[in-house]
Amino acid sequence: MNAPALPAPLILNGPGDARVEASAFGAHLLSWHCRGQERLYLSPNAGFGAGKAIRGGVPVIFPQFGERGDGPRHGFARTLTWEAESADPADPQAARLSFRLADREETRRHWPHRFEAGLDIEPGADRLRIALSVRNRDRSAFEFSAALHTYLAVSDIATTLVHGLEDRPYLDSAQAGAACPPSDAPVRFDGEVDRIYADTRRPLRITDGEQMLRCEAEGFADTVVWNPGEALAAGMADLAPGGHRRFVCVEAAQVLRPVRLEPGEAWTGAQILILEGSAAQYRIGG
Ligand SMILES: O=P(O)(O)OC[C@H]1O[C@H](O)[C@H](O)[C@@H](O)[C@@H]1O
Repeated sequence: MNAPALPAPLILNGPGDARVEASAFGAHLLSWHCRGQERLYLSPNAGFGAGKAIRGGVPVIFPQFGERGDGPRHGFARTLTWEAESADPADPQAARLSFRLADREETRRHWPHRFEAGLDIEPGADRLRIALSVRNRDRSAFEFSAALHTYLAVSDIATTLVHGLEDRPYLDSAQAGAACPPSDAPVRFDGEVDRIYADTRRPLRITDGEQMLRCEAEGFADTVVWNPGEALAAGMADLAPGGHRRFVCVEAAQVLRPVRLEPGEAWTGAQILILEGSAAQYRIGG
């Protein structure tokens, strides 16, 4: 039996040549075109079947990260269809795509709480803001983890560096969560990299040849950096051969200390991606 068809993606033009494309399935940002180029990686082999997370773009991770919980891996939000809210097409400066997800039988089966989540995608002339909000609609407090699992497009993972985490210790998920001291160098990728950095409230910079992207977060305390490397990628059916070379995941995350919301309270976490000039100034130490 074929999987049911997914809703058609929504497309929104922002200022300048900015353009985003998102699916209500998972409130999943599929494409961010800005300043002449696609800035996100979407696997050509991504499965678009119901129940299967899309490989690439920006998966929304909620209410659990990875296997840290009893529910579906990385939470149910990325494999449920959200409700799309209409945007004002007349004002490109206020361009926004919005999605809403409220608890329903499928969510309560995994996570017995009443909530309302929202995802807002705002493309600017040289930037993109993605904001996830969660409100407690229940009569008791609940806790959750969340992340924006952004797949940034890079021309070659071998020359990609993530700057700004040099002095931070991290948990190495590629080594069963081993606690590691600061690496004193930008993160480079010559095999599997899967790290959780705690309390990274500062701008990060991702350099890829001459391109440089600044990555900021609001509300999210942690950063996850992931690339599967060649060996793991070879076993991933939804990545094309060599596909791992074309992206780096830099995830705004709240993993190590879950968010606790009392009844009626709300939380918002955002990732802001900003295109910057030349990468040359960040070569030192790289
Ligand atoms: O394959 P997925 O369920 O989408 O997970 C993809 C990756 O997500 C995060 O970055 C985790 O830290 C990785 O351990 C995981 O492999």
